Amino acid sequence: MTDPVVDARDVTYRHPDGTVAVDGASLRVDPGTRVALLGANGAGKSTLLQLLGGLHDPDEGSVRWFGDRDVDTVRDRLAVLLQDADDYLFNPTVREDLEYGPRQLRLSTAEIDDRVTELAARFDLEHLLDRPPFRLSGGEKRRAAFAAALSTEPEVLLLDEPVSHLDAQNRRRILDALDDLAADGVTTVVATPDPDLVPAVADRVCLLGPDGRVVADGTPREVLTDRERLRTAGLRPPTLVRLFDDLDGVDGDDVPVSMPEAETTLRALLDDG
Ligand SMILES: Nc1ncnc2c1ncn2[C@@H]1O[C@H](COP(=O)(O)OP(=O)(O)OP(=O)(O)O)[C@@H](O)[C@H]1O
Repeated sequence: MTDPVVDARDVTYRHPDGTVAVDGASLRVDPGTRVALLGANGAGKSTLLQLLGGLHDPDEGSVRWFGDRDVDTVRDRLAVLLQDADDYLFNPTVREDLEYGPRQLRLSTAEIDDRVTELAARFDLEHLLDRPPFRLSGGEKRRAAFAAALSTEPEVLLLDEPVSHLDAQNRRRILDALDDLAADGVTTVVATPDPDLVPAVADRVCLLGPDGRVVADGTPREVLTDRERLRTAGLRPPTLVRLFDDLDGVDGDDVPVSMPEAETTLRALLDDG
């Protein structure tokens, strides 16, 4: 059996004021998989993501990386992108923010230049490279922070709500980047409160209940069609599931959870009609 890239066992975390944000959560992430942490606001997704990224130590339980390693020995193989893009843009220019990670890895100037050029093209940042990050719009900052997170070519990418508040084009750009990363074998963990996003970013979903516990762990289909469990987690099923639940002719177990599945189901319905 291959080693998990992250293995969290019975992890509990209390914030300094005593709030229990994660309560006895276990989650094993295998290499090359795409995992969603789904939960309502306040369920503990960000805190669990930070535990998986080694940014907090658990109060109880353990988190280990790449087999049985300590996070300090693997930090340059992980990248964590939390919600506030400003946390990742702290240099005088966007270019220097993109150069920062590769410089820490002591890459050559030519390699650093190549990475910056490639990332700037991929995230439409060419015209922004010499600007100070504080002069960017919110969406531009998010693109720059995402590019900075990829600049070290991490094996595992942990992302907190990577497409929230983005317009359709920026959202597409980030989702395409996630698809490319998956094709390259990069492991991704995406925290989101949005069940509609899950099929686009994950093959496996870990559902957090309102009290910081993992209440379901399965495929998008298993978790997103479990209407009762989603309800107790404070969420509604995805739009597609609700829409097809209301349509005659589609069995409850066969409702589509993704756009490609919806297309197939609709074609079948139209053919039958
Ligand atoms: N710094 C903090 N101090 C005390 N409690 C905190 C702190 N940060 C978060 N919490 C609490 O921990 C719990 C989990 O918060 P967390 O941010 O992990 O949830 P989340 O699922 O990411 O929420 P959201 O979807 O709103 O971002 C919540 O009850 C929250 O109020």
